[in-house]
Amino acid sequence: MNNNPPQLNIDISLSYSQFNLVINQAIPLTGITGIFGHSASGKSTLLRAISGLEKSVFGNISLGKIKLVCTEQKVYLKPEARHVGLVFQNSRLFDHLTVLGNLEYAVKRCKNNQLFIDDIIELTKLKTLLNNHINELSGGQQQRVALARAILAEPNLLLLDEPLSALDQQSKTQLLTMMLAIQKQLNLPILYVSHSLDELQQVCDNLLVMAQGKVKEFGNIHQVIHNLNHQLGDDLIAQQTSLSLPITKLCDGYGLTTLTLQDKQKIYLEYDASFKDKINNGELRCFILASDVSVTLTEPTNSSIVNHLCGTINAIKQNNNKVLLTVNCGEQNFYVAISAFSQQKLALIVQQQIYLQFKASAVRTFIH
Ligand SMILES: Nc1ncnc2c1ncn2[C@@H]1O[C@H](COP(=O)(O)OP(=O)(O)OP(=O)(O)O)[C@@H](O)[C@H]1O
Repeated sequence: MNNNPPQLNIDISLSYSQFNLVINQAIPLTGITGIFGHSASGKSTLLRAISGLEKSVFGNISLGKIKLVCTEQKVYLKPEARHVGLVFQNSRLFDHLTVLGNLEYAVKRCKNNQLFIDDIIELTKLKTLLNNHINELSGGQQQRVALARAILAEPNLLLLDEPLSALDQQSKTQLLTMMLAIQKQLNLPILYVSHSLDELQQVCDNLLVMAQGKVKEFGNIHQVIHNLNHQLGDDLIAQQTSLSLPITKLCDGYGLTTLTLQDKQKIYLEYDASFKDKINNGELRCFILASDVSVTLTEPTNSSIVNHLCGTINAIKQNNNKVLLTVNCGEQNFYVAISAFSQQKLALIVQQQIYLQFKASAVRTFIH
């Protein structure tokens, strides 16, 4: 029996006068997949191709067993036949209808009707707004209506194109939390385009990175971010260690939270009350900038710096006067940016055992 999740299989090309999109990628239809890349790398074009808004696509797109596009067999499903939901930055809602009217419209057009409108209203926290007209809503509230409307159409895949970019921080956090809840409760796969690595790290399982119309990286989000650490001359991300770690202690008597690595070493960070909402399967996501970590040859027991981890240097990569160390602590790689001067002074070499140190405040979580 095949237990692999169904996939979105994309093997397409598309040409504009000054831009070519060439994608050959299978994406598992589970969890949330982030789509990330510089401006004009083709992220929105890819979503439009999947949703059926790009007519000039050549090749194949299949969603599980359903062929959405197959040029050879002259298959090109209309957007409404694809069972793919799409929410944009400025989703168009019906201004002449109330919130409830907009939602009921989506229900009426849906043939399955397995979802209960009340459940979706609850999930998207729209109960108190049902009788409001669209022009009486804030941007964040409108995006929640757009999300609810898209879900009520009972799609097999939900595409989100920068849905948070016009919102303030509080609305962003609320929508991200909602996105996670929707994905889990409805078991609905989501592709989520964003410019913000912060947002993507908070919710995505996998990450697809695009550059000039092609897929540059795809895989587990932490792994992809670590791969990007090595891509010199590309300012897409700040070099960092990206982590999902189990919480051993939420808050000790000193206001610190303890996370544990696979090899049982501990990481301490400053406790924040919002962690309770951010724990996912008992794990907290965090990142440590490579520039916030330093190296010592002996264990720094007399330091005020709370985090010191023992590890082995896996790789040393020099770029002019800067050096990026990859340091293995059990199963986990950590990334450390030091000067070439310090590397020479400490005579660091691959396979050497060293200690990493970083403050609790250097362990950052996402949007607060
Ligand atoms: N209808 C079109 N006709 C011609 N060129 C287009 C059309 N739509 C998009 N493009 C070009 O395709 C390229 C990719 O655009 P796209 O909107 O997919 O990028 P993006 O990665 O989503 O960018 P951003 O992050 O800025 O939204 C750009 O160079 C854009 O100018």
